[in-house]
Amino acid sequence: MAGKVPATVVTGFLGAGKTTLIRHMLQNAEGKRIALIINEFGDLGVDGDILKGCGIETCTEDDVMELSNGCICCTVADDFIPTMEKLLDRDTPPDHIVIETSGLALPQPLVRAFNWPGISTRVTVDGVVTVVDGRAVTDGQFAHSVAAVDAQRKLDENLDHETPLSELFEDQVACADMIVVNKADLLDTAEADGLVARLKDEARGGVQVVKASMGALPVSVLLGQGVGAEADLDARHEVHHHHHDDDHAHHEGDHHDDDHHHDHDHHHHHAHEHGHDEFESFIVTRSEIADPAAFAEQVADVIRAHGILRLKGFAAVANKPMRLTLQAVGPRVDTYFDRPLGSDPRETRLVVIGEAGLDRAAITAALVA
Ligand SMILES: Nc1nc2c(ncn2[C@@H]2O[C@H](COP(=O)(O)OP(=O)(O)OP(=O)(O)O)[C@@H](O)[C@H]2O)c(=O)[nH]1
Repeated sequence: MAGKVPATVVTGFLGAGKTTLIRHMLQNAEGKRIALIINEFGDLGVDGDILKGCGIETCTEDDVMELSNGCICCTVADDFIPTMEKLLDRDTPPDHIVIETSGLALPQPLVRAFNWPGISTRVTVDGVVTVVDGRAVTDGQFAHSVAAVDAQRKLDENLDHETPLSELFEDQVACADMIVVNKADLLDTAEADGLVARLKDEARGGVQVVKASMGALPVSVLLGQGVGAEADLDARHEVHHHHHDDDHAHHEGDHHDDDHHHDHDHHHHHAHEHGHDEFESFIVTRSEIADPAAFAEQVADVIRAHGILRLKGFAAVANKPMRLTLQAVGPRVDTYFDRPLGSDPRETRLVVIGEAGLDRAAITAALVA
């Protein structure tokens, strides 16, 4: 994957909190240059305006690109690929690309588009993040305003209007590498934990499910999953069959011309900012390790036992002059030797990131063992 620009796909129903999450991410980008592509479908460019007008210094208008309209699979060649190429051809290409999908466009066709010649050697899908309205899903509704979602669906004649929302939801869950149970502030602990457990069960193995309020997640948790989802589409099955056939491939999208509005409250972004109190990180230092493979297994066990989201750092390996880099996303642990240790101390330093309440003592003990 070296050399490819990573792209994160953010999906989720209308009102789940995608825009809120992305806004928070741009405001807390930790120095990463993030470009944003928005595929607003049947929407009037509201999200784009919100994000362009966000006043975030690191995010200029140029960093926000909108796909004209219509469904990704219809417009891939005319719109999505050229937009991506424009971003990649810049003198200083972005460190990371984030794509906000319209709530009803399934993520699978977008992920598939990354296999197109022209971009497949230059970008990769770092991960698919599915944002879920925790309150609505707990209430069995999938979206806070089912009427608004239905109205959005009707704006697009290409969409089949019959598929129950529950199936679209299943598709979004099936494609996810990370599921964000958003609006945790509207859930009590038992509800939140219950939904997390249920989604872990429904999702593919190894998918991370995290709680958030106002989409406040550290960039270090959201980005850098390193999945390469475009190579792994078969695992992300579409439960139902998507709306249209090939002769719609160049649909004009003229149904967007008139003044369709839907009633979700884009303009009511709350003024208060949430911090990252729900997440924590700490560093574990230990002596050199004996064997990279065995240590990777040890780390994977600790991650599983304690629900750690990310773990990364460097290790010194007995009798090796090179430094070992270790990166784990959930229990997937990657290691490689990156450079000579030189005069660095022969020790191992690991950063552990997870939801608040990690048992630091037990984790530390297990990692230094
Ligand atoms: N209480 C609460 N409200 C939230 C949270 N996250 C988002 N909201 C509100 O929910 C509404 C919808 O949020 P958006 O971020 O616009 O949702 P979206 O998924 O981008 O929706 P579309 O762009 O319309 O598809 C806004 O009014 C947000 O302020 C949350 O964690 N808790």
